[in-house]
Amino acid sequence: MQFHVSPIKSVNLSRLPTLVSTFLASNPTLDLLVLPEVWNSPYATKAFPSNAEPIGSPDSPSLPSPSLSPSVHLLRSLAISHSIHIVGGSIPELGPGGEVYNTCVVYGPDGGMRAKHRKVHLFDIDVPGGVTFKESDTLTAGSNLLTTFKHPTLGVVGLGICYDIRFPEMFLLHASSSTSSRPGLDLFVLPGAFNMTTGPRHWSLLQRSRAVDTQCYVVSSSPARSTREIEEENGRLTAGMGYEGYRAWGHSMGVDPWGEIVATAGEGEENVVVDVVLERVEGFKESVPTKEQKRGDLYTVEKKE
Ligand SMILES: O=C(O)CCC(=O)C(=O)O
Repeated sequence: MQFHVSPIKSVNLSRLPTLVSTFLASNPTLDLLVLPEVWNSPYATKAFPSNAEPIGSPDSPSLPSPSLSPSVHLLRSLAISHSIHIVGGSIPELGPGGEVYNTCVVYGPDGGMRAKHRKVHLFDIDVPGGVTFKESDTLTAGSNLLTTFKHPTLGVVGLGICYDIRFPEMFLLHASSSTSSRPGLDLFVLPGAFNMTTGPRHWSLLQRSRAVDTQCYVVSSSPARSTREIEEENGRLTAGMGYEGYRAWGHSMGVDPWGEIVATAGEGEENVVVDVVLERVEGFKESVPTKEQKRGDLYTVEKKE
């Protein structure tokens, strides 16, 4: 899903149920719903701590109270009421020691938390004349590299968040580390919020690259780009709150293992339906068997324990 993110958290929370119902009403057979990166808060380092909420963990059945974690409860209730798996984009997460993470939480239709991925690679870049952003000013990086969840029709799904996509080793490890309890995966889901500097240059290139080098589908979801009217409104609000607005590139998309963009949004509020054909993955892996052809005698990519 691709929608505008308001600087006011309560506005985002109150809008989401209608956005989801409207989308699902016209697409009743969807298997998986994917929200954008930081959909409940402005994408601004100063805004992350004040909008952060505890999330709990997939291993613990109890959730923090709805007053502490309204976004998490909302995601869970939407998954139950629509009987669908939801990759909840990401939200600022308040950790046990007061640290803040950029975290993706996944709910199943029974209300069970299926996975939690904390963004592993923080978005710290400085492009003169372009974008400067330093997530590490207020965020802590996650340390669980390979987060997955099992979906009944899509198989094992690998998770990453935005800047994570620039690190091919993470995706190669994901794609290569199949075991009997964790079969190989065919799909990556990436909430992201690229910007007006790197978006046009790298957003689709990186997704197509990760799709080709892992031989998997890649599906992304971005916030919609602010319109002039929204920028003006946000300008008034952000001035008082002490942070600058961030313009997302948009273009949520799905890429198949051939690297073809199979569906894409533009820049505004627009949802994308991606048809994931798992047979296509197998076909590609058989036709171009690079996984078997890797020269393990010459190189490896290894995950540290
Ligand atoms: O990698 C980029 O250029 C953008 C990354 C980003 O916006 C993010 O990680 O939130």
